[in-house]
Amino acid sequence: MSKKVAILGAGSWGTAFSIVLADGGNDVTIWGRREEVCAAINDQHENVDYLPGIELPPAVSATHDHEKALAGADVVVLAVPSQSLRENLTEWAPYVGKDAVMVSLMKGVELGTLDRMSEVIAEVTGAGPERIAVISGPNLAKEIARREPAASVVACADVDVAQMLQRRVHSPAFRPYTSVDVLGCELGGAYKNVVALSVGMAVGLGFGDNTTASVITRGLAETARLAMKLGANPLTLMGLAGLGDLVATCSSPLSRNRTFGEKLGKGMTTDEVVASTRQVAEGAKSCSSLLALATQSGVDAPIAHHVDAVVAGTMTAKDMMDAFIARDTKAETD
Ligand SMILES: NC(=O)C1=CN([C@@H]2O[C@H](COP(=O)(O)OP(=O)(O)OC[C@H]3O[C@@H](n4cnc5c(N)ncnc54)[C@H](OP(=O)(O)O)[C@@H]3O)[C@@H](O)[C@H]2O)C=CC1
Ligand SMILES: O=C(CO)COP(=O)(O)O
Repeated sequence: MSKKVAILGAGSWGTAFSIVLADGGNDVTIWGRREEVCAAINDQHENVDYLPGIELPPAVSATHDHEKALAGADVVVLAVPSQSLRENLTEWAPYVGKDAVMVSLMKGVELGTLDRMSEVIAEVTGAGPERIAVISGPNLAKEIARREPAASVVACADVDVAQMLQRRVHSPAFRPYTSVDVLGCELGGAYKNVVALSVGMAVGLGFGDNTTASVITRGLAETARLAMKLGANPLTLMGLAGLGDLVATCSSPLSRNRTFGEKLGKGMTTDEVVASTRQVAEGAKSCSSLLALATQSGVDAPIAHHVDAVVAGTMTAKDMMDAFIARDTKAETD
């Protein structure tokens, strides 16, 4: 059986995940959109821009040619910013093997269509749910790249496919659990970025652990409300792709979303924060699509609503925190 995996996307997570896959015995080819990044991976075994100082295993190579990356791959891992997936995948789709399984590592919801990444993959490629999977959990790229122990969820509607992927990514430092709840995993992953933005804002404003714990907990309630309305298993939200990822992202200074929020809390504008980094903070876009999804589903989403307003520049972070406390009171479990 082929053990060739293509990873489309040479950023922090695509590159860190190549280590997991190589440690799991796969032969990995990364596609990167800049030739110099691919050359450094091939010549120096390092992604200098995104994971400096991390040596990539010999089983990892890179190319700027997507056709070459995809040739012979029975597993295709997608790791580009969510809002760019549709355009990129439209170009890549003709070269994806007809039986290849596509795995989303992305944590966002498409603006406009409000599609989750698995839905974009299905629409663009015509693949059925048995060929589309998601891997999501508390997996900050730098820690995974340093092979610090972590767990994650491999979700696919077809449990046999989830188990096949589980075997392919299980490595000494990475423990995958299977799930059939693709929707729950994707919403947990996208929503925690929005919550991390608001936690970052609280940190930037100088507030302490009571504030951040309150926002994290209410963020989980908001995530669960929407995800369950759309059909997720509530236990998914209590698991690694829900609570686990929420805690990791909201607690860690390594999180781009939390850092983005912290800068907003300190008074920078969204444009200034975007200009200050090359890396993607998915929540800054997905707050708008998740809010629209919640509104469309009749679900109350105050955190997405307020984060969206701060990111859009129509509200300050301080006004957002005041508004959280001033909202009409209610029962905790409503
Ligand atoms: N980093 C992490 O810890 C984790 C990230 N994720 C998710 O993985 C996904 C990818 O994130 P991550 O790797 O961290 O992002 P990074 O910001 O680290 O890297 C983004 C990568 O995508 C490329 N890119 C940017 N814009 C486009 C575009 N329009 N078309 C094609 N490629 C593009 C960049 O190329 P270039 O260098 O040329 O700009 C770069 O290779 C996100 O959805 C994120 O939420 C999930 C779990 C963990
Ligand atoms: O998804 C992540 C950890 O699981 C990474 O979070 P950030 O995108 O905020 O860095």
